[in-house]
Amino acid sequence: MSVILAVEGLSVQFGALRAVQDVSFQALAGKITAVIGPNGAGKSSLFNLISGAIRPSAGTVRFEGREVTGLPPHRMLTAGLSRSFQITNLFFELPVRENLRLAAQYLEQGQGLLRPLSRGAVAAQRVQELLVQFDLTGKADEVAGFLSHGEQRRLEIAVALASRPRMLLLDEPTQGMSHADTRDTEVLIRRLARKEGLAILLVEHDVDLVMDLSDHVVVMHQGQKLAEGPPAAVRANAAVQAAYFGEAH
Ligand SMILES: Nc1ncnc2c1ncn2[C@@H]1O[C@H](COP(=O)(O)OP(=O)(O)OP(=O)(O)O)[C@@H](O)[C@H]1O
Repeated sequence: MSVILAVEGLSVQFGALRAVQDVSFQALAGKITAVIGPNGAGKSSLFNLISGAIRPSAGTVRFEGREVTGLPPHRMLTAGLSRSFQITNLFFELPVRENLRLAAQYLEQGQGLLRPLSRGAVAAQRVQELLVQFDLTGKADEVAGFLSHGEQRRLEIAVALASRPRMLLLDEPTQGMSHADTRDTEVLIRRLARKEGLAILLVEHDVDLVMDLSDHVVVMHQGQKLAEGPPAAVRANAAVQAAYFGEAH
């Protein structure tokens, strides 16, 4: 299995606070990697460093062997690395179809982003695929703001995948979801990795979900990597139990 994402010695400081300290790990192509840790452990900061939302004070991020450290999110997207935000990035006043179409415009390479939307045949085809794949066909003409919370989160993932990235970063994909929506999202994430070969990195609070879903788990604690490995090994790790499961339950 090939390494798609390699994080090496990543650090960031906010004033005196070392939110992420010298964190290294690798994610494999087509696999689900999760970052977990108690509140304030540095998960979101690590996610933001990897996705380019904030710049590291030290360390590198390599995607498919190419250094992408600190590139702004749109350049990450061009490289094939897409992210879905904890805070939604949907256009609530636009229909589902238009949200997808705007995101799929990336596929209209060389034709300019200002090209009239109706002429973007490649993007239009991608929108159709996504509507079917994400079970949103019946909602295509509804304004995104009127969708249920679960549907909005599903649409966000669809938007993040519109440009056909090879890796998807998910920040707490099931946050605020009902039990049923969480289960659906779990099935969806697994399908994207297993059937479509998408590499997925997720930051998630829900430990049971992470243990169920992930191929590889990275545990953060007080800004540092405490442990990593397959879910069962991480769960059995005494230091992890003391630092994380001990606090969480
Ligand atoms: N932009 C910022 N400026 C200052 N401090 C920050 C900033 N972002 C995060 N921090 C601090 O860095 C530490 C790590 O925060 P971070 O959000 O990365 O942790 P987390 O593991 O994602 O926590 P949570 O699970 O609560 O979201 C915390 O002490 C937080 O208060």
